[in-house]
Amino acid sequence: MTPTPLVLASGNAGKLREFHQLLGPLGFEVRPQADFGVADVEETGLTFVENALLKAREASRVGGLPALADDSGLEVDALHGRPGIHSARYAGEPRSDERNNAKLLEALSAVAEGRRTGRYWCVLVYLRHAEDPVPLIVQRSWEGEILAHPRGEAGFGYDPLFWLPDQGMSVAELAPEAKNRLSHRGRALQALVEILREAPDRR
Ligand SMILES: O=c1nc[nH]c2c1ncn2[C@H]1C[C@H](O)[C@@H](COP(=O)(O)OP(=O)(O)OP(=O)(O)O)O1
Ligand SMILES: [Mg+2]
Repeated sequence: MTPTPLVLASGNAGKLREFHQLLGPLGFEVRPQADFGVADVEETGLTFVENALLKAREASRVGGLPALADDSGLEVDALHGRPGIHSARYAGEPRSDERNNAKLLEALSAVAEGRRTGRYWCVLVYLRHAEDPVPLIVQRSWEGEILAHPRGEAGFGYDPLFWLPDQGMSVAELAPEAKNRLSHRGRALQALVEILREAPDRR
């Protein structure tokens, strides 16, 4: 099978690393949007789906290739679903994982263990071209609890605060292969690749 060329519509180094680990061995020739000079789009949507569509469409338009975008975030029950679609800009500018994590800990400071439940969401959008009227959309979530103190060094974003009861560790303590197997993004991508494999005309 000839490799499917693909623009990855993301500027997030952590996401790009995970996409390369997952897609490389599957016969996709993946290139970050920065290779094509694609700038970050304004994420004006009210849903992960809308934002992922905006990103994929712009990357495909500028790159002239099929594009894959990811809009993702953390939904915390005690915070009525926040930070949600605003996860990357939770603590405002300048954007940083550290500042976002600090704000999350502060927001949950009065919330007891056991009530700190939440989930990561990942929505993937694959477009064959910028005007593709039939986007391929897959969404997956990953349940966990928000720790009171960071643990671990791996991963990115909120991973040091995201506790996995079943694993007995935070996401930042998981090996990369384990995160890719279990995560919202890893499972969404596995499902998307399966759809593309079964329906080559969707590529
Ligand atoms: O596996 C994850 N482990 C930790 N944190 C994560 C994960 N997945 C999403 N997240 C957080 C990071 C960021 O705060 C937000 C995504 O925001 P989101 O707009 O989709 O990505 P982004 O702005 O960093 O890069 P881009 O839009 O170019 O893809 O959710
Ligand atoms: Mg973003």
